Amino acid sequence: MASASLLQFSASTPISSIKPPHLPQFASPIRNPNPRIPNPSLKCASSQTSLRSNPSTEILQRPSLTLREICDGCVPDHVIRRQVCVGFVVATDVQRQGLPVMLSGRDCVLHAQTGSGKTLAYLLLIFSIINVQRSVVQALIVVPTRELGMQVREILGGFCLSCSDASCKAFDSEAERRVCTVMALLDGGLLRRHKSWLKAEPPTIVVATMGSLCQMLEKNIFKLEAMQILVIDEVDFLFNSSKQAYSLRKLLTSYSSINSRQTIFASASIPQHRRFVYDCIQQKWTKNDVVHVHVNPIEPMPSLLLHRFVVCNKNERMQTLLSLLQTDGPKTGIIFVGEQSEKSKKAGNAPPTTSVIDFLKASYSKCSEILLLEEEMNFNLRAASLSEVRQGGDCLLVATDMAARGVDLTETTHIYNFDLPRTAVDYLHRAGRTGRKPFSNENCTVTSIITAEERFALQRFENELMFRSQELTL
Ligand SMILES: Nc1ncnc2c1ncn2[C@@H]1O[C@H](COP(=O)(O)OP(=O)(O)OP(=O)(O)O)[C@@H](O)[C@H]1O
Repeated sequence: MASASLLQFSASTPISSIKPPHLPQFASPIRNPNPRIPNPSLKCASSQTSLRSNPSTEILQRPSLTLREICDGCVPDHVIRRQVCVGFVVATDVQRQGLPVMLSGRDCVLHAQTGSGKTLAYLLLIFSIINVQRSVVQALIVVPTRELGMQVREILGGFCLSCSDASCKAFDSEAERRVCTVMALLDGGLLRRHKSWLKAEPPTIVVATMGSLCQMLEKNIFKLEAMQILVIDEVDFLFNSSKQAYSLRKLLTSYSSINSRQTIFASASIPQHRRFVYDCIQQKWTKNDVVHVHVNPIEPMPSLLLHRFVVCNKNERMQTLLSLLQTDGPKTGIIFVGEQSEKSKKAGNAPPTTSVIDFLKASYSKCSEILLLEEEMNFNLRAASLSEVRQGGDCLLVATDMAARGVDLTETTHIYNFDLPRTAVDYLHRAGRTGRKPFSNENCTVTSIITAEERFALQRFENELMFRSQELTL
């Protein structure tokens, strides 16, 4: 246990004070985990502030450290230029703390607030490793839902797009534009097509959900041998789901036999994280020198969120929601509704989400689009709802907890808990669907509609997640 707890460092720990082996090995040569195969996509650009040319750890404490300063010499230059083009210049805290560790080749548990930029951190790492000229799967990202998988694939697509700005020089040549090929191996997709693709010309990166991935692994169509990096996103969620945990353990065990491997686990919530890191080492899912990058350990909730609650009777909740919406007038908001119980399903009742949508459509006229996102919908309808929200404009999304993990709708300013979530972790992830602009000061609100009896449960969440909520009287 001792070794695991020692591996943790946090934002409150000055990085310069961390003693080896916690200190990332900045002086190592350009990251190419398989030295036998040269990685031609790595261009070692020189920069005065490059970490390789200046391994001083002082630089890491500068809050305005840029992605270029961290990644220079490790990540292909055109990938960084593309990030600069879309406006990602300064690194977020998790990128500042996590990237040097990951780029040094260490396994990592990336543990940071919702909306803090964990995805970009692990994607930049992937680009530092893959060799686009080899047609084998080199990186695998496992996600819990199809929606999150589509989102990650879209971000990866953005790495390969050119900017509409004519003066943008993100890509020097068409060859650079072909950064990589990405396959989304997601539940609800056409597995037969993926099978032929994997056999004929394997992609460089695969983004997968557990179900589809297992089918490919069992049929021996997807092979782990050439893989260099495995990312498990929303790791606590996957381990919590009895359906997915067994397959995930199997995958991690198979992958552990590969020599030149790197493993990254990411989430905003890793309950009992020391135990988790310890287990990772014991099970050989990570190497012994895995680093737990824990950003904001004393403040798991993004600080710019304003938490409020309204107390009412159960049968007044619809009306209370309506009053809240009329007062707030949110441009984009998400209303989280509890899942329908088996008993209610058997009794033939309409799902609570449908009741809320029907009520709002009949009584709330300020919003042009009221959309639904829940597990029971077919995949196309789910994708359509998300893409409508992404297009912008006034929009309310009525959703179950399936929308609470990883989904990045940057314009969302208001979250309403029509039903209180079951656990503090669920509260954290629901709340985290707002406040998703890392350098913005925009205030976002999370409002829970509760009965007097539920006040105790909300207080428990407040204590666990270290936030306070204000009571609203309407
Ligand atoms: N360096 C950066 N500068 C500006 N914006 C950034 C930067 N890095 C990431 N972002 C943006 O921040 C938002 C949140 O990032 P991301 O989805 O990676 O968060 P996350 O930590 O994975 O959150 P969650 O735990 O909820 O999944 C995204 O819209 C992303 O584009």
